[in-house]
Amino acid sequence: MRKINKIACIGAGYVGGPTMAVIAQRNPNIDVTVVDLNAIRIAAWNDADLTKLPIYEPGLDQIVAEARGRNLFFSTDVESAIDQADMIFISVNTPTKTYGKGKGQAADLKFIELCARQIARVATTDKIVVEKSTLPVRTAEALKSILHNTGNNVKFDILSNPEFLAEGTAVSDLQNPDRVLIGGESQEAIQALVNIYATWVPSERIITTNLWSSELSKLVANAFLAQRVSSINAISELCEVTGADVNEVAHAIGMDSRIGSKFLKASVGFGGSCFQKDILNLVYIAKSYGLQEVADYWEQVIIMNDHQKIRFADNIIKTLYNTVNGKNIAFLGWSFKKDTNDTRESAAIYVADHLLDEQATITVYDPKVTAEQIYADLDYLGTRTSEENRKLVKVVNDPYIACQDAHAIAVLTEWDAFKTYNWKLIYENMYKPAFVFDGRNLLDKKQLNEIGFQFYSIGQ
Ligand SMILES: NC(=O)C1=CN([C@@H]2O[C@H](COP(=O)(O)OP(=O)(O)OC[C@H]3O[C@@H](n4cnc5c(N)ncnc54)[C@H](O)[C@@H]3O)[C@@H](O)[C@H]2O)C=CC1
Ligand SMILES: O=C(O)[C@H]1O[C@H](OP(=O)(O)OP(=O)(O)OC[C@H]2O[C@@H](n3ccc(=O)[nH]c3=O)[C@H](O)[C@@H]2O)[C@H](O)[C@@H](O)[C@@H]1O
Repeated sequence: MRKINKIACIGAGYVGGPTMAVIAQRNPNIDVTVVDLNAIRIAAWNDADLTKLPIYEPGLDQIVAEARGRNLFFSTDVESAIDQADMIFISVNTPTKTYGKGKGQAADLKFIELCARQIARVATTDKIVVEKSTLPVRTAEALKSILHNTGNNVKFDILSNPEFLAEGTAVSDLQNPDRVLIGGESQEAIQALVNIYATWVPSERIITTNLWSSELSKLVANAFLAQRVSSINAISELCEVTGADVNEVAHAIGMDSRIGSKFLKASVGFGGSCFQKDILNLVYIAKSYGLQEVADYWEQVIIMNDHQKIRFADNIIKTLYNTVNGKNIAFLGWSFKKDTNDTRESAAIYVADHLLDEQATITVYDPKVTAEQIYADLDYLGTRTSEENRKLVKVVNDPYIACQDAHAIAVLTEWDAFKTYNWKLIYENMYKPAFVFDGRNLLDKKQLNEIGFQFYSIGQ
């Protein structure tokens, strides 16, 4: 049996950090070193003050406190971690390509290729290389080719072990996964990884498949999840014109055990770093095999999601008497979902952009997202200059100040704390009529109507 004493993980991000923290916690006899090129990120992972960890995830600080320095290490020394490891996880980012062939759809695999070349160059002993990043189906073939053709004649076994954690619940998803998926060719390598997970995951939840099924299953899982959100969001628009209530419809259909109740919450649109990127990638793969109908089918999930974000912003404009010029809109929430500081592809960014186009001003409050990040998100769109974004968008660290003198409030993230605010006080300090556009169906419509708000929620 192949014994794993040392693990390296390349990429200390939202996946690499929490995943390796839990593997280290559950396998105290294995040394786990997480490496990254980003020295600031590594310094934050090593910060004695656990509130400074680069990623906010409930419960993560305790696990890091338990394992860090014992058998969990964070470092910028990528080469020595590779050299010493028996097993190397690749957990680097795989964003949508922004240039060249496949621009806007295909996954950009430049970071993956760099990792493979670096592993091949540095490795002097046999390694198991694990794809943890989400990758197009058949990427392992490219990895194999690079590793075997440029390596130092050592043996590389490649496994696919996609990660299914969701942000905001990463720790509980890792501690209690629905399943762990491992694809590979070498039974010995597969078993070595099974053994690591088996220290806490029941064996019936550890599935093994061939490489390609594993790689593809990850894209398909995200596509199915996002499809459910787009499906209920499509129905939300129909609800709004027919008098049906999307929450009631979701409840009614979700009681059918064949449909199930999860992932049926209508919203301003899904965000996050993966749903859009992974579906676009699936669309690109289907197209590259000439499967146009398959590509068109999945592309609709994205088209519907874009429509939902713009529809929400347009509804604000229409309701505010067809103009938001010079009006201040308070944004409650900027992250793409609650309990995370991640803002990648957050619906808030696109709603803000649309309202700014109509010359509104915006004041944002989010309990976990920094002003720097919010401006970086807007600047990245490139619609306005950095100076304009700073002039038109204010970021405050108090929700009551965010709503003061606002014409309308847009709820973009479902942070639980928003429910407990003194809404009467907020109402008193706003322009009248005071509007709330609840993009998350979070707040109590009846209560807010009684206070005097004009209240709009998705699909009601
Ligand atoms: N964010 C999430 O919730 C999930 C993400 N995934 C997948 O996991 C992968 C990683 O995602 P995140 O952790 O969110 O990305 P991230 O951007 O937070 O972290 C990736 C890290 O890799 C580092 N990196 C890139 N190239 C490197 C290199 N050559 N050497 C050393 N470090 C390098 C970057 O500096 C960055 O810190 C992606 O493929 C994503 O699709 C999968 C499941 C969940
Ligand atoms: O590959 C990934 O990155 C991950 O993508 C998602 O996780 P994540 O994006 O972190 O968060 P989700 O809980 O899936 O939410 C995604 C978006 O959909 C929205 N959503 C979700 C559920 C719902 O019913 N309605 C809805 O609008 C959320 O608010 C959020 O904006 C998947 O749930 C994970 O299994 C997967 O590992």
